[in-house]
Amino acid sequence: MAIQTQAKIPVVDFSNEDLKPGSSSWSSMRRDVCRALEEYGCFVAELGNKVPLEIHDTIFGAVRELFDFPTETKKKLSSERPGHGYFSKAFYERLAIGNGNSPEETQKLTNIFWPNGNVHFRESADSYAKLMEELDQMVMRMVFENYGVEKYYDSLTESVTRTLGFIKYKDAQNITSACNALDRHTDKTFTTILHQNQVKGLEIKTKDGQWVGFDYSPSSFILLAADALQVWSNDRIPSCIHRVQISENETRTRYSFGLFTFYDKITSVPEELVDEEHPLRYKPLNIFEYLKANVGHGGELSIKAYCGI
Ligand SMILES: O=C(O)CCC(=O)C(=O)O
Ligand SMILES: [Fe+2]
Repeated sequence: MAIQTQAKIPVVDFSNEDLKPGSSSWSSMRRDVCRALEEYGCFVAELGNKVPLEIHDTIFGAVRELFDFPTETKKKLSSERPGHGYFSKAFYERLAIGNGNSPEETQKLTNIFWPNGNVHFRESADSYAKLMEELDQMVMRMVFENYGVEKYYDSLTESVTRTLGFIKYKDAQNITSACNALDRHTDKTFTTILHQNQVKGLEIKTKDGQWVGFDYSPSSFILLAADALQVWSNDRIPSCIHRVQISENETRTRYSFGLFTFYDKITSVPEELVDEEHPLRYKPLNIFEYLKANVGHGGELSIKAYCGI
């Protein structure tokens, strides 16, 4: 009988300060990143000293304070855009702002909660948004180079918008058995980068159907390929299926935050990525129309059903 071994999400070390396109370490990382994305739709990026422990502690302290405000205050963060603003579900609460990598927007968010300012929150949110943005840019450059279409990289990065989102999972004391705090889904973005406090819960579904977790460090991030990247890559990179399961034995509260990247223009498969082995699998995608269409389907409309050929 074949023994199924537990799959492990690949970890890629991004701590090297001198990582530059064209260097030999860049090419070997590009290989590791693209292999991981093709196989798992995700990987863990270890940033090492690029993330000082103090800023990790500062942001999670401030995020805790943020969610401790009364619901009326949190509701002041409203937004027309699906998935933005504040909302509360059975097992989690979420706050998200568009253009979250812009210091003006984090300043506006800070002012809603702390009219006299909160430099810890604002500065640490800005530092994280910048770190995650740089990581996303490096990874996308690697992906575009890997498929020989780096000439399209600049026009992609010029037309992205990034949402900064914070999540608090409801206290585990109120949970009687291990629960699906966030149901299985794929993200309706191009890529998502997430960072958590030390409380486990995020699980990834592998191609052979196993659900796997992974170890976090204060300087690790997980990068997930999402629906628009699956379309762009013509199915070479699968959109990562993931969920959050909180154990009934967990006594700590789980917080996470992330940078959610959307390509503003129409995503279509580059002609170089269509060949006999990979016939065209998607019609051009407007991600914002897809988001709107999903609202009517309770978030269950898959990218294949929406624009697959
Ligand atoms: O909290 C997490 O680790 C996952 C969050 C997530 O999947 C999402 O916001 O789409
Ligand atoms: Fe997600």
